[in-house]
Amino acid sequence: MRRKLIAGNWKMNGSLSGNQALLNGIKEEIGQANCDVAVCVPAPYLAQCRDSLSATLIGWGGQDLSVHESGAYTGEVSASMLRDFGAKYVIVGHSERRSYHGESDDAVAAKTARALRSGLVPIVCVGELLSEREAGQTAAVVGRQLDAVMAVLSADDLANIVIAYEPVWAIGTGKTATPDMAQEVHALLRKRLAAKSPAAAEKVQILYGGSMKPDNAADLLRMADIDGGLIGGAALKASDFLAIIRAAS
Ligand SMILES: O=C[C@H](O)COP(=O)(O)O
Repeated sequence: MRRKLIAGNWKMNGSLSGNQALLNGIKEEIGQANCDVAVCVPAPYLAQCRDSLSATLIGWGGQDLSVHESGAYTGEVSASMLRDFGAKYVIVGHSERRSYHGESDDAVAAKTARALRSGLVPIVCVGELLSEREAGQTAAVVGRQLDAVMAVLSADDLANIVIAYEPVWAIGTGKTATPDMAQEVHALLRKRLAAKSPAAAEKVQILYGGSMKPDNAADLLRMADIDGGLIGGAALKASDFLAIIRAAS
């Protein structure tokens, strides 16, 4: 049975003092969570997470990485820099990166491979736009996004990624995919993984992201192929994030 993972994506939110209050609130109340927990934070706050979370079971990670290892790439953050600060995870191909920064499927695939080479666990995001869902293209879109990643990974590497299904129309909108809608896509993604590697399909955690909140988390997390959540807004409030962790535990 796959262990669940609850990962917070703080996006471009936070301050040293606000983060500390949030991290303290999570640490004080988390108790014995029976699931994996992580926060993916803006790069300037990685040191704060390392200092605050090292003695806990809570992991931390970045929200993007450069496809390059080092060099004249102003503004970029490399995988090894994330590792320097103890990051375990990195989000790759979030829809906000795909839409605002023009990240292609191939770029997402290359970043995924780069993350794995550096010992990071990439949380690879896939998901359809509302117009694509309404046109009946959900399976084709997420299939295409996942295929691009699978094309550059060995079966062994594939087993070491995390996937996040995030329907773009559900992100930050308060509109959540119903558990059945999400399960349908998760099952489809797992079937696609299985075509390349049954072992990877069995192992890979497939998270749901898109307005997951304390009041809908339990229903989503009890579906067979939903192995956790990538949480945006609700990860910014300790009590909400903890409630989702409890639902996963
Ligand atoms: O990465 C997280 C997702 O974009 C979900 O964000 P949200 O929980 O605010 O809808």
